[in-house]
Amino acid sequence: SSSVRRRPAAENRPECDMNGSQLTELPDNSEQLRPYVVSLRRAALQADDLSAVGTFSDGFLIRFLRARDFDLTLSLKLLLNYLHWRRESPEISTCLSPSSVFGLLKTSYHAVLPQRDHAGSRVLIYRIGQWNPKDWSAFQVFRVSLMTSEIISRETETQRRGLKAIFDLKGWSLGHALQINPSLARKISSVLSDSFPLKVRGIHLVNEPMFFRPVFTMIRPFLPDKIKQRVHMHGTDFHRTLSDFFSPDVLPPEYGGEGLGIEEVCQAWTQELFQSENLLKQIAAHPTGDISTNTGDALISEENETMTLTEG
Ligand SMILES: Cc1c(C)c2c(c(C)c1O)CC[C@@](C)(CCC[C@H](C)CCC[C@H](C)CCCC(C)C)O2
Repeated sequence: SSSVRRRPAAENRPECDMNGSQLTELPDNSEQLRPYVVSLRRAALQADDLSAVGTFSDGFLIRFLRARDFDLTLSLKLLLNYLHWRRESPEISTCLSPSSVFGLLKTSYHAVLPQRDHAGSRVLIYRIGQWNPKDWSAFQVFRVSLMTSEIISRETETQRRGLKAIFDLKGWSLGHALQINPSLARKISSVLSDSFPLKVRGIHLVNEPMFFRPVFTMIRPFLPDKIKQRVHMHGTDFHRTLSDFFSPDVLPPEYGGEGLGIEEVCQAWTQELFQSENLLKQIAAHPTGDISTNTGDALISEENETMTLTEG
């Protein structure tokens, strides 16, 4: 009989025959996703008293559903944490203009690699040594990550397969360490665990010096076990161990791969950020609504071609 409950894990889902990993493969405009979007919107409007400031667009809600495999309770929690994090971190989230950190981007501090890894994850590189802590505050540096995260979290494939980040800590100094206070460490662990709609599939530290340990000790206790297990420390002999996680065609030669050089990929991503400048400004102003301008449309959805709007 239909009253037999065969899938207790699906408790927080509307009546449906599909599980989270099947649902995530469907395109955004799919009929089967409607009930989830509707339920999450209703719950979010009820739970968030400040939500009157705007509406929750479908695209916005779907990011949270995909990030939590369509579990409504967990998706709602993530959504509320995200709104809370943004409000608590105005120094980072109110200005999302790449121009405001151009000098930092110019030093080839950061790149999103042109290729996804074998599992379809986005691969990000941060070269901390390029950050001069005398010139740039930790908030400004954090802002770079938030801009990139907002952009890539609009990609359907990234919503499904998440991201992996490589932190090159060569050049880590006391000046850097002094910028990471407990409050900032909390903000870092929050976005990594349950305050941003992106699946963190791996954190790889390379060239980390001994005195990076105290900083990681501040961040670690707030991370859930699942994320802790995904943090890998490679040290200076990283070429060999990093290749256990990434195939050579993905990584730049500086990181043991055969892809484009690090300078080149950093410049390309900086360009990408600047092309998304208008989009980023609108995200900062209306984080819960998606904007359909022509700029950056290719980034927003990889399934635009398959979208058919039926009217009347
Ligand atoms: C959504 C999202 C955001 C927003 C994000 C990261 C990831 C993986 C995300 O998914 C990683 C970087 C971070 C946390 C910004 C970090 C900014 C600080 C100032 C960098 C300082 C250097 C860190 C002490 C290096 C180690 C950090 C790892 C243990 C994560 O921003």
